[in-house]
Amino acid sequence: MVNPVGSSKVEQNNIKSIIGSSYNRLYSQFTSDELTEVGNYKILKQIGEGSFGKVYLALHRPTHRKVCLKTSDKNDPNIVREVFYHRQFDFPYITKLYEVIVTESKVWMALEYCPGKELYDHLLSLHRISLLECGELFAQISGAVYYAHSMHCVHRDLKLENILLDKNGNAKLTDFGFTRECMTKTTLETVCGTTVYMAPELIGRKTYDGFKIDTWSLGVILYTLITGSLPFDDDDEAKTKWKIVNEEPKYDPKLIPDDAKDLISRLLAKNPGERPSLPQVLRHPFLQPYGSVVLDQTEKILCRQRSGGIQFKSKLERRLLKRLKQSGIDTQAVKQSILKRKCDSLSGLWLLLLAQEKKQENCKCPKRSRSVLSVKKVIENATHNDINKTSDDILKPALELSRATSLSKMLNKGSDMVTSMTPISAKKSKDSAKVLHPTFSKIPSQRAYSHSIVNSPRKSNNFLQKVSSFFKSKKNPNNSSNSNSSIYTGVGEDSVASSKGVPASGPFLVKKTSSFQKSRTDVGADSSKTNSKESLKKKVACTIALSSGANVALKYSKTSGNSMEGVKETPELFSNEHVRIEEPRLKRFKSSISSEISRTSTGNYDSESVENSRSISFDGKVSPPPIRTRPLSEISQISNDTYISEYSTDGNNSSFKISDTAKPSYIRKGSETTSQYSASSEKMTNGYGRKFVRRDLSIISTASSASERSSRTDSFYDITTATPAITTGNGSNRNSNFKESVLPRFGTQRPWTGKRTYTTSRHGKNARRSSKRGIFKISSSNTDSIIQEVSSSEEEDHNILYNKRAGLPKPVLQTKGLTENGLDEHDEEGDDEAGDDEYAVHTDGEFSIKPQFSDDVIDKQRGLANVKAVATKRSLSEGSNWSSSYLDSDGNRQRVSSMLEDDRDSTAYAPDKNMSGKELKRLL
Ligand SMILES: Nc1ncnc2c1ncn2[C@@H]1O[C@H](COP(=O)(O)OP(=O)(O)OP(=O)(O)O)[C@@H](O)[C@H]1O
Repeated sequence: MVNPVGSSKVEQNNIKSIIGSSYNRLYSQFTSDELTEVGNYKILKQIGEGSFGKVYLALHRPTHRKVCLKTSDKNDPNIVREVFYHRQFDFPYITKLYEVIVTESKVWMALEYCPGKELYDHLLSLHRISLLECGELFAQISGAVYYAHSMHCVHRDLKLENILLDKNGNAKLTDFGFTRECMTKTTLETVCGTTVYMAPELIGRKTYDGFKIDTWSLGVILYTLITGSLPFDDDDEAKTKWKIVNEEPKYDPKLIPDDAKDLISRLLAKNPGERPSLPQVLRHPFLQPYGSVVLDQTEKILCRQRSGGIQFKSKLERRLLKRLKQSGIDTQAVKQSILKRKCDSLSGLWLLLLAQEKKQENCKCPKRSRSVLSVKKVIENATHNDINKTSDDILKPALELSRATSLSKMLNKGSDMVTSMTPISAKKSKDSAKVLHPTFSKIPSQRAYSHSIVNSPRKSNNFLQKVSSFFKSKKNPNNSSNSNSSIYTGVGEDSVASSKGVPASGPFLVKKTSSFQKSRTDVGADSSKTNSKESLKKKVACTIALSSGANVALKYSKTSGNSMEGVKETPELFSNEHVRIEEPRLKRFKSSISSEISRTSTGNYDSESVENSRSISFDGKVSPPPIRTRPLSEISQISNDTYISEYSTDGNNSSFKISDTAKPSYIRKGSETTSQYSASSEKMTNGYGRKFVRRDLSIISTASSASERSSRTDSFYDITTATPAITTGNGSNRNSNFKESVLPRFGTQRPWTGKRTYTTSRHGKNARRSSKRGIFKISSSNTDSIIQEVSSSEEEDHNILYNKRAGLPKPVLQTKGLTENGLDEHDEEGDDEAGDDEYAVHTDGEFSIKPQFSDDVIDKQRGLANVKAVATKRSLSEGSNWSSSYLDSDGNRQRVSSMLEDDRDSTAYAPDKNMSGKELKRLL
């Protein structure tokens, strides 16, 4: 029987079953707990896990580029700090931050994907790394640290685990969770980092120079890279600390050549003042030739970035802009997004497109590259197929060629764009290592290259068209047929993509890792090599010996300039061949942060002091004081400066007083977040592994640094907010046409506003209680705005609190919150965007429109009849206290303290809805 449209029943059934299965797929996608998409990113698989969230390999759909999606709970006290600083860095040896997506409970960072994983794992797999590779990697790491320092930022958690390797084996510094700026204050107090990498002054709980503690950690890294074990380490953490303060590391001459020893001992000078500057480090003979090259490149990059306007000037960028424009993308918005470091979807799109373009340009290129590749091929074949054929006769000319090529490339690199000095160039110089040292580090590059070709069928030249159509389809949800088909196709494609993508990336990673490790294996590191390999090694070692004999080991002098005269090599270099290989004493260490060791007001000690006090005091004489365990979790129990200030962004130990109330980070909804909510995890090292101490998270977001202040001019608030497509599909986004996962959100002007729901968790109760007590905070501080999202309880309590006055201030967590609270600076400022910025720039401290006092203080404030608005602020300097002012009904500014002294009858105060931004500024 044939139906009216001419289909047979069989065909109809087929169609039905196709629709049915598509429908079911979509349904299961909606209802699945497993996340498959975030913003423009399709999650492929989990590749790691941090303390506060998982790390995924993901695909940026518009460009089909792989990224790393690092997720973090919003109650991770370091996430704001991490994003805040990380987004400022644009450097080849620092992982690039493409985009930040804020969902209900999480922050997602789309980062440059580094398939080489951590340097820690790399070292662990090799036991030890060849000296040349050490030199190269260490030069890159030092370059990254020098760059960050030049941006007035200190990392404070430099360690092997925080250095990743990209597909070319280049080092990429990452994890800026403990970073802070040092422009305003170079002497810091907050103790943070990972014990074995901590400088003695940190261990001794002295105030410290942030730059110098990074330099120390670099010394630990270099020592560990060369020897495979840590310079100061003991099973007992207290002993480790004692060693750091009192002992010199052991320098085994078989492992550590003189120039390396010289550098390490300078880096590990107990007196911070004696540690070298980073340019001195990079010029050190041990790091040549890489050090000087990296130094030059870094300085050029810094110079150009400081002079401003480096973006969108290069040919490639201009071409890309043109093509984007032709594809109908608002290029002005793209530019703004990049220039303001918004880290939104447009930033992500631009940066990834740029990376794509660069890659294609590199691929197009140059005979020179091809010759390098063919050289690699020769080596690879020779190495893998017939080791005996790979004599130095074959190796040497080939490697010399590639080395010359890469070095000249490195040296001739223009610094027009950061990207012009892609790590690849530096990596090519690694070829030189093969001349001098029998590692085969080019092989993985070759593999990676081939892989990218093989696995990139989609990387056609018309990818911009795809991008364009991708966004068009996103932008046109009303086109029902398209929309439907795109949904169905999307689901279908998803499955195809995952069946292609996941396995494609899976084996790639696995294979890559193993080849990577194999290729990087130190000659001396594996005693079970075949005879043929041994003979190869001997031959290459002979070559090295000959060549090293011709080279005079360069002696380091403090005044030495660029030491490019020759490639450092010492006889010890290949003595690795003969040394007994021990298992490295390497353990994975977790970072910690804590404040002063001083006894707290409640007589407790912070967790580190607990650790300290176990056995040995630093002078070895004084026995530790008795320990009382710090009270955990409950907000009400947090009543000492030390404890709270541990999460101060910058060591503002005294920033928060006992009377400071909990911050809105407590006011959060959802079981997912509340589980870690009132008791955050402090990362600590116990010497063996991870030890988490549940800690209070009260001070997540005290934006108090100058760079934060200056960056308030950036639209941090414009960071993409999205929920996964699934959530979106469930209709959770009601407020905007373009919300959530439909990205990019062109011209997003009004970012995220917290959602409110109700929670019955105990944290929710805390939150409610806090709200009732008036701790609701609306801050113009960008950092607050990102994480201090939501409170179900807020709404309830604010209703109670604010209904007494006209208008309920919404918890809008951004500068525009002022507008939403009737503090409409734009009315007066005119320009919407300028208003934001100016407001932020002129903000001299943190402030909120509600003071943050302890419950009893707040109770006292209730019933104050003549309060028009209240503001709380503190200065940006460390150790400053909160102070509050209010405008009385006559518009006079009064100090809240006097108000409290008067102990007048108070009513709950709320910001006057009619109060303008200017008035608030005056108040502050
Ligand atoms: N850009 C990246 N590319 C590839 N893998 C990554 C990347 N970033 C992180 N990872 C992987 O995820 C793991 C956890 O990431 P990361 O250490 O940054 O998280 P974290 O929360 O900062 O952890 P920690 O508690 O150690 O500080 C890393 O060990 C690494 O293997």
